Amino acid sequence: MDIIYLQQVRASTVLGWYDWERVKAQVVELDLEIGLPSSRASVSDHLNDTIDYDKVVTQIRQDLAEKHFLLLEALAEHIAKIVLHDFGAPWIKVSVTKLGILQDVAKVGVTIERGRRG
Ligand SMILES: Nc1nc2c(c(=O)[nH]1)N=C([C@H](O)[C@@H](O)CO)CN2
Repeated sequence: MDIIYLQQVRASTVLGWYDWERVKAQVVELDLEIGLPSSRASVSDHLNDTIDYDKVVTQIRQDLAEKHFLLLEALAEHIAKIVLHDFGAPWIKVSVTKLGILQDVAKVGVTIERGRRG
């Protein structure tokens, strides 16, 4: 399976289990591995034959700006659904990272995989 990867994508969303966290949006970091439905683009050299990663990032950023989540797990699930359903990816691995939320911990996050890796 061919894979598109996106690393350290910054996006803003309202996120957190505690009320004080949800007062305003916070920046999260996203790492995505997106399975492609086919390897056609590597032969055709045409953007229509693959998933446009530019559009993926734009849609995720727009979507997260309008939503709120309690847990990183729910945020990761939401991102996976967007990419699987709206972009037709057969498989995705999503990591969502909070930056500097815990004392003396630089990053904390979750990784999920959804769909079937061919
Ligand atoms: N497994 C998780 N544990 C925790 C989460 C989470 O999203 N997933 N979130 C929190 C709080 O929101 C934390 O970021 C601030 O105390 C705690 N544990």
